[in-house]
Amino acid sequence: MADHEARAQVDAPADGIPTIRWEEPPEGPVLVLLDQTRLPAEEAEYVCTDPPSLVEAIRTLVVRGAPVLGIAGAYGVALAAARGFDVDEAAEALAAARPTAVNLARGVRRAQGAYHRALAGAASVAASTGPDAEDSAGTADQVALAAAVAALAAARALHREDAQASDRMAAHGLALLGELLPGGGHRLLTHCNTGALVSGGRGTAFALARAAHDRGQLRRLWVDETRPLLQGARLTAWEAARAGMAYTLLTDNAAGSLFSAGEVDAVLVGADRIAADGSVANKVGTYPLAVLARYHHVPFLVVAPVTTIDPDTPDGASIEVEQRAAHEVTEVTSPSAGGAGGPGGGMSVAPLGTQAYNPAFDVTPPELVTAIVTEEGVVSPVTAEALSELCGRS
Ligand SMILES: CSC[C@@H](O)[C@@H](O)C(=O)COP(=O)(O)O
Repeated sequence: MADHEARAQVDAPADGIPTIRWEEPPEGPVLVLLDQTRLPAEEAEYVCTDPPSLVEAIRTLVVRGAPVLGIAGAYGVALAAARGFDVDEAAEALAAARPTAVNLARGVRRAQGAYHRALAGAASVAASTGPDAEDSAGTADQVALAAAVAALAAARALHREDAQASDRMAAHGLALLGELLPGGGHRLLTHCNTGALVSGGRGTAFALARAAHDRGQLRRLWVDETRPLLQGARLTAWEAARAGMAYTLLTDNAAGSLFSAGEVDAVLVGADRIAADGSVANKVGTYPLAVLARYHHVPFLVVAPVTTIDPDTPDGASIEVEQRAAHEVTEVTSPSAGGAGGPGGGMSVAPLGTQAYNPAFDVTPPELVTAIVTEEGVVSPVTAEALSELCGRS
């Protein structure tokens, strides 16, 4: 694909949601993010002019969700290179900004690898021109430019591949839903946010629900609010409303009564890291849904790109689960409700000094997962052997 075609593809955001884009104004390149902390109240841009501002955006969930964290990490390396930062130092800070989503470190390493390969290649070409080179400073600039261009190309390639993976996951997932729920008219329950806000394309689990909607097969999307940061209420509901889907929001602890009323046909979730044994780390609250689904004989589907499968993490116990600040639990805050006063700027709902348990993710064991749907195909039942075979295909 020609470079201009690749650029056009990643510059046209899925469903008009401008999650992430690279821009090159005269003042220098920037990474522009849709500030997800401001949704649904306003569609505000967050402009990263340097790696530290992107690290901050990742930590504070301005940009979030596994696949787009990988894309952001890769662009972050390109930004570091283009702005003259120490690329390896920036890469370490970016990769460590959030520990659980494996895509982040993977995206960073991919662009960093491209940068170093180009650096070595350009340096050897420059050296071969010999000591007669007239302007060694100019040569160094050319080498650095070539490396920065390579890092950006790697980021754009990842961005494009992720958009394509979304469509392929949705296609595989639709076929699977057709087999599992032959009647159509699906009532699907989802957790957290897994749509165009987390991806170069239409996302993972939400993209599948969206594809079912587009074919008239979705009767209702049940949206878990996803405490404490309300990714379901703020982001998935926003995406579902934009797409004209029939959706209903519920508190996370209402899911049990919904299952017991027989109102859920399948659960669709994304993943932040899938260990080699098929254990799935995803937004906290996913594991209880898997337990409920098993008890009620409801399919529990994980939709994730192959880049989320981590062969280097052997099992669920080896997955590092990010622990977040207590104030996210002890305070409530919303971009539309405002609220101020507490240490996190929200409205306190617990006595001052209350300790909080706030893991950002939980881990669902493979035996509770009906299937993992990837762009390369479906793994069901979920076993280490089947996952390894799938990864070998990509
Ligand atoms: C395709 S998105 C999969 C996961 O990244 C998503 O479900 C999730 O848990 C996101 O968590 P977040 O803390 O909002 O980054």
